[in-house]
Amino acid sequence: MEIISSQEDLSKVMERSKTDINDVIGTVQDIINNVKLKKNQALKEYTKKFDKVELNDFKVNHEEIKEAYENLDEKLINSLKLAIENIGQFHKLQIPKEWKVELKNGIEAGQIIRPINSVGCYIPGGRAVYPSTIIMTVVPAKIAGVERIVCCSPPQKNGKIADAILVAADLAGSDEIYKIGGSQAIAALAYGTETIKKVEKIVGPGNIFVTAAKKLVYGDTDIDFPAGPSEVLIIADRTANPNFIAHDILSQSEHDPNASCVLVTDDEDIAFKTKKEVELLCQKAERKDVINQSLKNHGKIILTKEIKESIEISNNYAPEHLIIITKDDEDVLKKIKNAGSIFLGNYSPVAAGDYGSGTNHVLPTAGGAAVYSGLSTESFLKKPTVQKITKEGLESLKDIIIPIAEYEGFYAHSNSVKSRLNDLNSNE
Ligand SMILES: NC(=O)c1ccc[n+]([C@@H]2O[C@H](COP(=O)([O-])OP(=O)(O)OC[C@H]3O[C@@H](n4cnc5c(N)ncnc54)[C@H](O)[C@@H]3O)[C@@H](O)[C@H]2O)c1
Ligand SMILES: N[C@H](CO)Cc1c[nH]c[nH+]1
Ligand SMILES: [Zn+2]
Repeated sequence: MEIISSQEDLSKVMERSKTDINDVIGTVQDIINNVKLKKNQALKEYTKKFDKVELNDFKVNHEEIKEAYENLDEKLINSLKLAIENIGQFHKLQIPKEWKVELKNGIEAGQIIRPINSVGCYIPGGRAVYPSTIIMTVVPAKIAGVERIVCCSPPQKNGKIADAILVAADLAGSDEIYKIGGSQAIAALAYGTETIKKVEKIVGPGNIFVTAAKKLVYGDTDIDFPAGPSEVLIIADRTANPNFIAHDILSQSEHDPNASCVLVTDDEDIAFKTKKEVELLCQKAERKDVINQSLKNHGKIILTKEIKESIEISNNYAPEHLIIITKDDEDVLKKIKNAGSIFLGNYSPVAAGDYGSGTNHVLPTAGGAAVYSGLSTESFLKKPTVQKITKEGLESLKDIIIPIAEYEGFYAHSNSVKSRLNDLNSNE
């Protein structure tokens, strides 16, 4: 990892993988157009091309789910159950309240909560399998009360979806699972095919092809937000442990060659020690190729003059995951404006949020944290407003509604009030 001073041009660091999406947008649009046109036939062709398997039937059946349970280690099933429990506990607390108040005499207003009817959860499956992502998407959808929860994930070389994904989907309460990945899965969920009925909203993470596809179908269907290649930014001072930081850097870089990992520190010693630790860990890492590519392209250590500057850089970067390891992490937290999910202190690795402390791991990337929050129970809910007004209440509103409506030239609006107050002829 290169160490650069905060005085240098940081635009390349800020950019991370954004440009890569633009590189694939043409290819992805072609895939979407083809799926719209040729439906299942296009899915078959792309599955053969990208996942290297020939499938005639994309839907996972009960027999396959039963087999997955039989194949899976009891210990792993138990871990999935524990994760579902913690994630369920956290996400139940995110259910917004229904409420109503009397705003003025005779004017009662409030909000009610209703679930989205159908959602598609994209579960990545290219470079790794993600049973954890099934839990992160299906559990909040279920808690929100979504009626039809559809999951799509790329098939493995044997034409199946990994056992742990099927078991996690079943335990979490998914209704349908399809063996389709990449942009073609997003297109199928957005526009429907002979086999898959279209959904109202698509959520879940994926590589640049998946993220580009979600951006392109947005408008025809709703999406959560761009949740692309993983990122971590660490704000550290001299109290941080360079070995822990290095492990966190590797843990996000191992997802994807496009993953981005940035350490921002005001301590030169921490910068050099972390660089060394990363180099040592890389040598014996399992997913060496991916990690090396990711760190070469998007791995940086930025040396700042003071913590204030580290915070400013982090706020501009708006990372997916932010780790704060400083003498007073709560004080730094107060100054954080943009981050998907925040981890405080030496003992809060991103892996805790990735798998089962309770928070969601589907988070905005590429600067999206400046405007989006991560996936939550609210992502699957709508909040219609409701009002009930008495004749007296309406009387008290007439001096607001009538003049403004008539200024806008909307006399039917104005008359809808006047007629109720037996005032229709007053201006005529
Ligand atoms: N931000 C988040 O919340 C979050 C959470 C988990 C994972 N992730 C990210 O999800 C991603 C998972 O990526 P992955 O690749 O392992 O799985 P994936 O399922 O996202 O992508 C695999 C699919 O990509 C398509 N594809 C591959 N090469 C292609 C090409 N040349 N042209 C068109 N399509 C192509 C194929 O259809 C393949 O099935 C990683 O980037 C990881 O960092 C993000
Ligand atoms: N770190 C990923 C989000 O960027 C989530 C994940 C799933 N499995 C492991 N990690
Ligand atoms: Zn991760």
